[in-house]
Amino acid sequence: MDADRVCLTFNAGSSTLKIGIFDAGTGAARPIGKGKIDFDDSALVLRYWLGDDSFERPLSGDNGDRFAEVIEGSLDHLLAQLPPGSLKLASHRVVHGGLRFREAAALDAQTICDIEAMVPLAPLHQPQALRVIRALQDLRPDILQTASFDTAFHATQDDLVRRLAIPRSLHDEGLRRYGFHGLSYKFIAGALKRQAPEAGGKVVAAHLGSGASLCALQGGISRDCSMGFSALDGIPMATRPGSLDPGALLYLMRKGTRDQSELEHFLYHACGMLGVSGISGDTRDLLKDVRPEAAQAIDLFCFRIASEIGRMSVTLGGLDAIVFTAGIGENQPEIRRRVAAHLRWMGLHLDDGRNEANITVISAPDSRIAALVIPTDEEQVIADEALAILRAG
Ligand SMILES: Nc1ncnc2c1ncn2[C@@H]1O[C@H](COP(=O)(O)OP(=O)(O)O)[C@@H](O)[C@H]1O
Ligand SMILES: CC(=O)OP(=O)(O)O
Ligand SMILES: [Mg+2]
Repeated sequence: MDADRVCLTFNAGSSTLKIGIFDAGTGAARPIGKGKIDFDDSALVLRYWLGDDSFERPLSGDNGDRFAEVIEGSLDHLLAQLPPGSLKLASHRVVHGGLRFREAAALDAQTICDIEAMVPLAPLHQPQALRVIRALQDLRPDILQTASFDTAFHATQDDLVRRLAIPRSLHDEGLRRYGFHGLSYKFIAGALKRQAPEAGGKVVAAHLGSGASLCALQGGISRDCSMGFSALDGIPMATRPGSLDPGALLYLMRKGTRDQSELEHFLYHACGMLGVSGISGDTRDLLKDVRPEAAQAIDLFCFRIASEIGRMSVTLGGLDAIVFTAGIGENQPEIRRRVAAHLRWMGLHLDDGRNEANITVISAPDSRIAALVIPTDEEQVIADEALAILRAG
């Protein structure tokens, strides 16, 4: 490992902390390593590779109050492998930028305070990112830290798309649709331009991971997103319900839901495919399971994705292509097959062999709508945005 300018990226998602290790020596961010802690695993382990070496570091602690210890334990190990003095930049995915952040920002006392103020907007994600930011501030106060926001890519959406049908005063104070997974969609928009410019201008990208959403892209610009005000909206996910009649929440509160934290736990952790199946929120478990509840959870997931693609086609005024990405989108042909089956009437036909092989173009030659699988890379976007800040500063 001979990099002398290293950029580390941190992507605190709902089920994982993903780490990117980049050599920034030439002015562009070149990946030289990658790591991950999976919080769904029973024993926490940091697994990463750097150059030609791979590492496994068992961690003590859990995803709750001791998250900071987990992070410090991981960082100590990781920093010890880097050439002394090489770490120059630490860059973070921050899920909610609210009205304040329309682009990536350098972190200082004020910006960290602004990010902290948005914890209620993304209670599952924002605190995790802040813990990593603080741990790095303690360990390496000398380096530049930056934040890249999930919401920023969606700032191009029309007012009509962003508006909820509620009193104007609440919209003005920030109660509006934002959209999420923007770093992933920014990567997909760039990859589409490079890899498949012929795929056309009206595209729905489906980021299907533990958290899942769809984005309507027109010429690479965000026009709509299935997630709106919070990361609960839109399609069902591993453990979140997606759009839910607000009357259901009133019903639960009348029935005796204890308080806001019980409701929050219910909405973020007990619903989605886990809630419907009563078995698991992981599509890998559900597709193997023969119980009808498992099949129904998958059926509902696929039906709601297809329904939302219909809605996005209205925003776009047509549809040229669908892109599948993230853990499920990239690796689960069966899910893609079932989503596409609902859209056959629109002229979407998959090539079964191509779909099974997880290759880039999975639509059949006679399909009116193209279907593609493009692996996303949020880490690369975070690193690129961080380097742009470093160059500008
Ligand atoms: N190799 C794989 N094969 C099949 N499914 C996968 C694979 N990797 C991830 N998944 C699915 O993707 C989900 C996690 O997606 P991912 O994008 O990594 O999550 P996160 O939302 O934490 O970023 C898992 O719950 C699982 O359903
Ligand atoms: C916004 C969101 O749900 O992110 P993730 O998929 O990483 O949990
Ligand atoms: Mg993710």
